[in-house]
Amino acid sequence: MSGTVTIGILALQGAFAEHQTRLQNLRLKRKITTVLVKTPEDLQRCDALIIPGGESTTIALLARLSGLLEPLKAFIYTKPVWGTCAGAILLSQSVTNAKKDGQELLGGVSVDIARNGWGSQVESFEAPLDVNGLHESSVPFIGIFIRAPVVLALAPDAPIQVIARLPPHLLPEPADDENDPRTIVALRQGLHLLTTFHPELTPDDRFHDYFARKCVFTTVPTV
Ligand SMILES: NC(=O)CC[C@H](N)C(=O)O
Repeated sequence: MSGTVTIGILALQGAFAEHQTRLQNLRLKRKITTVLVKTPEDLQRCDALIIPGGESTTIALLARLSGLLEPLKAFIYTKPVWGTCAGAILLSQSVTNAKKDGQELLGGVSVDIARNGWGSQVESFEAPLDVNGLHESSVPFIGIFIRAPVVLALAPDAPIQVIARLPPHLLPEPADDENDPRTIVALRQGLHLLTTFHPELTPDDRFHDYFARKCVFTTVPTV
């Protein structure tokens, strides 16, 4: 179909089916085709990609075994990619709290992120978020955080736009400073979007629409 973009969802492990459902709901208003990506050939068909939540070390291992690791790194270099939760870890430049055997990253976003940054006492929670740039932005988006990572630091001078934060009193070690990087739960850098929570688990398509509008349709030529 003319003007249609193909958004892939990395489908090795984790919540990929839920992302596909959200994107399929958007098809009435946006010209989107979805592909579940399991091989380098699947990836080649994509104009943009979502890396879902799940378990970041498992996803990286399966990506290596299926020959996707290097193609993914090359893809991220030039195309829009959105990482949610484990996907956000994989998109980060560096990770604190990696598993003992290390953590393979894809990079693309200039942040240091802590795996399981909420610790054991608050592993999962929900919080209403004000998201800059979302449609109907007066209606909070419910963020579902499941063993979520925490952004620890942004690289100085990286062109990062913060689009949602938690209030500092909700942090694992509560802070007063509302600019504390650990409050950041959604950000954009160039073509990339990173969310530490799971927008695909909420019956609200606005975050998927945001990715389509801000990262995909603005950058992918649709002829
Ligand atoms: N919900 C998630 O994606 C959790 C991420 C997981 N804690 C990891 O390290 O990969």
